[in-house]
Formats: sequence, structure tokens, C-alpha cells
Amino acid sequence: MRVLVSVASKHGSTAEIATALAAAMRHHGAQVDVCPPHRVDDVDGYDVVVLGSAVYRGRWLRTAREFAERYASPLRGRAVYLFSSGPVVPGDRPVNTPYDACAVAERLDAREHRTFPGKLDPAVLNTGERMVVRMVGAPPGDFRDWDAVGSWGAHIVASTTAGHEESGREESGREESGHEESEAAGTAPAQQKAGR
Ligand SMILES: Cc1cc2nc3c(=O)[nH]c(=O)nc-3n(C[C@H](O)[C@H](O)[C@H](O)COP(=O)(O)O)c2cc1C
Repeated sequence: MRVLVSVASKHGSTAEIATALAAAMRHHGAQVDVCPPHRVDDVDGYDVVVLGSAVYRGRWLRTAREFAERYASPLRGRAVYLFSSGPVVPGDRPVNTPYDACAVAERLDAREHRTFPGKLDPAVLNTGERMVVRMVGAPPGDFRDWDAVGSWGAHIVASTTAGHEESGREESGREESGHEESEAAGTAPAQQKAGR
């Protein structure tokens, strides 16, 4: 199974989540490429695409939004998973709701959207960013949950592998029964749709 993990990150912490996610998926047998959205030329050949973004002022970064627009058509019908990274204040809903993710989930018919806590390092922020952080009272620190990221990687591989095996069985069943077409060909494993 070939997987593309494409993640928009401004200060690097979401890119590190992409790296950890890819490592977890490789550990579970997937062949994974990691590439930032603005450098992806083609999504052909990927069975699974994971698109993620850091959240700034309630929005995904532009390159992730543009990726979704650019590849909306080829990604239709493909296994697409989304994640947002940002929240540093648990339960702080108004600040932490990445409304782009809902639109992207709809556009790409994504199977899931997860939100992972992020990291705030005042040392790497510019003056404007520091002001925003002070205004909303967001605490500095690294809140990333590596176990949650690793588990999600394992879950994606397990879900999509089950899908492949299922359709493989349907293929061989069709060959054995001699039928060229079957209603079962359209059967997909039950998937948890992205929260919208
Ligand atoms: C100026 C600024 C605005 C932010 N706005 C949000 C926000 O609206 N919602 C959120 O969940 N996190 C917000 N964050 C937290 C970032 O998403 C978090 O620091 C994230 O881990 C940064 O990812 P990156 O290092 O990949 O750029 C904000 C951070 C900064 C510096």
C-alpha cells in the first residue's frame, strides 16, 4: 500500500508530526512518501493520502488548502485522511476550530479528520505572532501527543489494508464464479466519515 503524507507547517512542529505518522505507518507495512503540499506534483499511484495542516487564527495554511483544491478531482474515491494540528489550550473551542478542515473534508470526501495538539515555542515566533499568542493567553510548550499520532498511523493502515483485502476477495470470488460483474464490487468497508 502506497501512502502520501503531505503536511503544511510554518514553524516545523506539524512537519514533525508528519514524520512520526509516516514512521508509524511504515512500521505497519505501508510504503510512505512525505512531501509538503506545495511540492507535490502528482498523487497518482497513492492508495492513501493524508493531508494535514497547522492551524493559524482558526485556519489551515494556504498550501494545504490549495493542495485540496488542486487534487480534489483525482482524490475523489481515494482513501483520504485529514488532520489539523494546533490546539495548545484543551477545550478552547473557538480558537481551535479549523473551519477549513470541514470544507476540505467535504470536498475530498475524506474518511476522517483528526485534531492533534501542537507546540508553541515563543523563540521561533515573529513579533505579530507573539502578540496574538499573548492576547489569547496561549501557553508555551510542546503538547504534541506522539502516542495518539502513532495509533492513528496504525489505524489508517489497518483500515485501508482491510479495504484492499476485502476487494481482493471480491475479485477472486468473481473469477471463481465466472461472473464479470457483481453488485458486491461496489461494497466498501464501513468507514468513519470525517467529522463535519
Ligand atoms: C499566531 C498564532 C496563531 C495561532 N492560532 C491558532 C488557532 O487559531 N487554533 C489553534 O488550534 N492553534 C493555533 N495556534 C497554534 C499553532 O497551530 C501551533 O503552534 C502549531 O503547533 C504550529 O505548527 P507549526 O510549527 O507546524 O507551524 C496559533 C499559533 C500562533 C503562533
